[in-house]
Amino acid sequence: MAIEVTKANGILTLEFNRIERKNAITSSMYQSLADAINAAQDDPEVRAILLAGKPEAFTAGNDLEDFMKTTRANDGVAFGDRPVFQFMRALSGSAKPVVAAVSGLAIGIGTTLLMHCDLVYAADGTKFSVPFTQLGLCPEFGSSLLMPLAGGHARAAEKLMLGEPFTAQEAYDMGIVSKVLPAADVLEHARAQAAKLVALPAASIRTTKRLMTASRKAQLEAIIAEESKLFFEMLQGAEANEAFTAFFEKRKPDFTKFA
Ligand SMILES: C/C=C/C(=O)SCCNC(=O)CCNC(=O)[C@H](O)C(C)(C)COP(=O)(O)OP(=O)(O)OC[C@H]1O[C@@H](n2cnc3c(N)ncnc32)[C@H](O)[C@@H]1OP(=O)(O)O
Repeated sequence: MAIEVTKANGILTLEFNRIERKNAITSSMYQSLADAINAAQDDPEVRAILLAGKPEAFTAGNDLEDFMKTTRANDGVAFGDRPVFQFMRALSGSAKPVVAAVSGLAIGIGTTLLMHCDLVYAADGTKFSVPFTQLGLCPEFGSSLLMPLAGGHARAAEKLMLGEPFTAQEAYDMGIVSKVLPAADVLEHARAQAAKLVALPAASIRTTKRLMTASRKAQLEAIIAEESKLFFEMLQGAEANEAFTAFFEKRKPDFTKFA
């Protein structure tokens, strides 16, 4: 399975398992993640959720082939109902705490989803990137709000406007990551931190999380909706088509032909 789901000792572990594509996320993977996170909310056996990838890649972000298929699909599914948005709603709305263990690559939504987790542990060599403008797209999953809030406009602009990659240390400095660790220790540490959450009073954890996120909830929902609308419009644009085609043709995109 491209998303491995395991439940043990109060922790629901969701693991990306598509390493031949650097754990790029397809619609069916988003759906599996959304379903598992939603089901966990009513499952008394789950007291913490752990998101993890493989040492080589947490995830390379949305599968670009899947993006092209979605763009061309004339299936009548509203963008807000697509699996990627079901996943966004499930993760950002999770009342239960979410821990992430990040190694290798955290690209696109692989970085933006971290801003909806509670504890984020990253391997020191992890490459982070939100290359939306390089794909002819715009920020998603509330990152146009959350990244400037975390790191200030100027640092967020380097990431979101230039799409420049950044290190685990920079992600830590911006407050996107809780702690940077040697790669060999990340998963074990994340699991140990999740076990601490499991042992604490669940109602206290849930209430604390709700209080920490309540003041920005409405604003975040509004920005995710606006980003999503624009993102899907831009997915159908010529610039995105050029970026995706260039990626699969293993060449640099040429955006100079577009005004
Ligand atoms: C709503 C969500 C939005 C978003 O998440 S937007 C962000 C979308 N993601 C990307 O734009 C990243 C695209 N991928 C890359 O830039 C590179 O890859 C990496 C930097 C992640 C890794 O580079 P390297 O280590 O050189 O590996 P490789 O040879 O490029 O990748 C191995 C195989 O994995 C496929 N792959 C990697 N990422 C994706 C992806 N995102 N969608 C679909 N396929 C992907 C490649 O094509 C290739 O495949 P083959 O071995 O057949 O040549």
